[in-house]
Amino acid sequence: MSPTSAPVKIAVLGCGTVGTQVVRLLLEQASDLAARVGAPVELSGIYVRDTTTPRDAAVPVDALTSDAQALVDSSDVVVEVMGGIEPARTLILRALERGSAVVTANKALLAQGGAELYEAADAAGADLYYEAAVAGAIPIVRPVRESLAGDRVTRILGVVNGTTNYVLDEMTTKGLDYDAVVAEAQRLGYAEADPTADVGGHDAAAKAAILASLAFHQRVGIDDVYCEGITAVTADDIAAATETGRVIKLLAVAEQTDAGVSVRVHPTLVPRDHPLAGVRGAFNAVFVEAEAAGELMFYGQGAGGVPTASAVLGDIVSVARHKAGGGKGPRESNYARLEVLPMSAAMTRYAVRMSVPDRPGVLAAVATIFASHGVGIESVRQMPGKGHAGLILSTHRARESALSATVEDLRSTDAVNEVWSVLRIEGEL
Ligand SMILES: NC(=O)C1=CN([C@@H]2O[C@H](COP(=O)(O)OP(=O)(O)OC[C@H]3O[C@@H](n4cnc5c(N)ncnc54)[C@H](OP(=O)(O)O)[C@@H]3O)[C@@H](O)[C@H]2O)C=CC1
Ligand SMILES: N[C@@H](CC=O)C(=O)O
Ligand code: NA
Repeated sequence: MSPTSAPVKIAVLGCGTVGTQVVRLLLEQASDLAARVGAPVELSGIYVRDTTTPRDAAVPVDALTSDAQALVDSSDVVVEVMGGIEPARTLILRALERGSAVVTANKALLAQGGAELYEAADAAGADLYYEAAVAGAIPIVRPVRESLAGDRVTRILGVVNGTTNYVLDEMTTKGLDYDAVVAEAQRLGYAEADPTADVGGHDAAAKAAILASLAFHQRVGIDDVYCEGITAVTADDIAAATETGRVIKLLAVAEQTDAGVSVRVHPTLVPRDHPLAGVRGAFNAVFVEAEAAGELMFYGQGAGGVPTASAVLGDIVSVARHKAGGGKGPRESNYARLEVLPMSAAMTRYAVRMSVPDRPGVLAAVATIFASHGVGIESVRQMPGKGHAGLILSTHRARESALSATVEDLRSTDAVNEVWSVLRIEGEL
């Protein structure tokens, strides 16, 4: 580093679970970061709602401010770790318009209003980095955005929400109660400020939209993503999954086919011997299939303040290097014009769990309904009950619209008492 290099001034907006760790690492590693960047890296201030709230000892109280605009206007790099849409959006736009680099962990904002931010970044020639926004510490944004930019990504399949993976894992392995596990995920700093974003699937949907945009080179927003969370998953669903040699994961699936792109998030049955089934606790994993590269898998800590801060710091170093030595990160690539397909066009496999009367002919009647919609049955598992039988029918690949029509008929025939659940299956041949 040249002794005359001007410092790169870093503003941190937000000092919660992630922001606290970003500030700590920025200060603790200042000399290493300066050597890597080629200029001193200086914390110019930390914007919070309430400057009087007691903070972690690593946070310098005199750096706290409630004047966001002055802080943004006096910084070279703005790190947004507040979350929410406003005032994050306005502050990021303000920073980009004045040519500052922005690092954000805010997937909700990127998936909802990303286009406006990418355009502002391009117009100003400013960097906009967001590695922490998808799968926490796991390098996945940069690999898809840069390393795979010369390939054709066809499919991404991932566990991208740490909270729900933690909740499903604790319920499966320890039989713990749903509400208690969600509260523990909040305490551990995995959950969003409003955990309904996690359990409702919206956080994973935002990440799926970001990944699909990068992978398929076109804008995919949160409204393009079919989203089902884990709130309807019951202990019986988990027990039935175990019974059939599977586990339930909240999966994000983004696929490109000849017909267009399909992006969805839903609870999914995964065979116990599939690598995604072994993703435990708040860990995440993302499979990427690309034409030339083949299958790639990225695995690591997907949530929590310290791991997420690692991704933020990596982005800070990248953009600060450009500030110190020149250069610029990649601009948005959105030239493709593929149709975003509705969920009804998605093709996958299903497990339909139902109660049927314990009498002859019922199985044939149920099979006829599946056949009438062209949905092939791959296996049937029967669990005897009192006066009824529990059935789990696993299907071959079928179109979502055909499966929905099948379930509608199952619900109206007297050959079925009740359809308990319908779960999609991924990762089985
Ligand atoms: N937690 C995690 O594991 C991960 C989080 N993220 C993302 O990182 C971001 C931050 O998450 P996290 O640290 O968990 O959130 P927290 O709720 O723990 O922290 C938010 C911080 O931002 C400040 N803040 C929030 N709203 C405002 C506002 N309107 N005006 C001023 N300050 C505000 C808060 O101030 P005050 O302290 O005064 O209340 C607080 O310091 C989010 O976008 C989240 O999605 C990404 C990956 C993982
Ligand atoms: N709430 C999120 C945090 C990281 O993105 C999660 O649980 O994955
Ligand atoms: Na990441």
